[in-house]
Amino acid sequence: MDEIVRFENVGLRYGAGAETLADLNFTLYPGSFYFLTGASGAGKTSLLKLLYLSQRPSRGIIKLFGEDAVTMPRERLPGFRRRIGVVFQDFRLVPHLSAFDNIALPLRVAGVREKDLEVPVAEMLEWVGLGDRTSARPATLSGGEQQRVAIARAVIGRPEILVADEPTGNVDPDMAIRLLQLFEALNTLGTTIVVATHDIHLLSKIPGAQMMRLEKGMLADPTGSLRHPPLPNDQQQ
Ligand SMILES: Nc1ncnc2c1ncn2[C@@H]1O[C@H](COP(=O)(O)OP(=O)(O)OP(=O)(O)O)[C@@H](O)[C@H]1O
Repeated sequence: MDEIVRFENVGLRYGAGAETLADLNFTLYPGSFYFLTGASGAGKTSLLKLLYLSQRPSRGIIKLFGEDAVTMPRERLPGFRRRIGVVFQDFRLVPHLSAFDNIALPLRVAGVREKDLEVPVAEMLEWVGLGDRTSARPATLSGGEQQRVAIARAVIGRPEILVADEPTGNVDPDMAIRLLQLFEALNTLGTTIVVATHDIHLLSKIPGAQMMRLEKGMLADPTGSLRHPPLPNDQQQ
């Protein structure tokens, strides 16, 4: 497959107001790493929702894995969503499940046997620095710890696309880099990564990444094409 996502003239309008997203035209390629940047309110979360199929556009065409995601029958959506890992801005952990069970969820849904999930889940807990919080429920974890559980849950099933909305917003700079390294490792295994972030400093940490910048609901590059991020020196201001 030479493309994994294609948006053609996509617009999104909530209710009767002006369009929140307008004239989006872009293609994402398998195995690439993308940052989505833009000021608060520019429409990053809205664009990600279109990508992980929790929101339908008001106009345009969205192709995902080579198929038309807009006209797809509803009963096929869950199968498609399973191919996409999502780190939500508000985490959305299951409150009555432990950190371990939250992370194990995608594997259990995929039918992985109990004896086969212990090791990968424990390894993932270690990787995100929560090896000693295995049994903790979300309410007893800090915001940053919950964020790390949410990331571990999104990546453990090795999704074909990983969509992450401000995934480092609640962690310190060292942990932010560590989490980006986790995304990079997943990317090396072939997952297409889309990370929405305000944090311009993160962009230089993944030299091969490409950048999409939203301005008031439109991709800032007039051609709508993806651009490489500026060189690290340009980001110092
Ligand atoms: N469900 C909704 N109903 C109506 N308006 C919405 C809805 N969701 C988002 N909006 C509006 O759409 C615009 C873009 O919001 P969005 O959350 O996509 O921006 P963002 O770039 O992700 O912002 P932030 O960085 O603050 O998360 C905002 O003006 C917001 O108020």
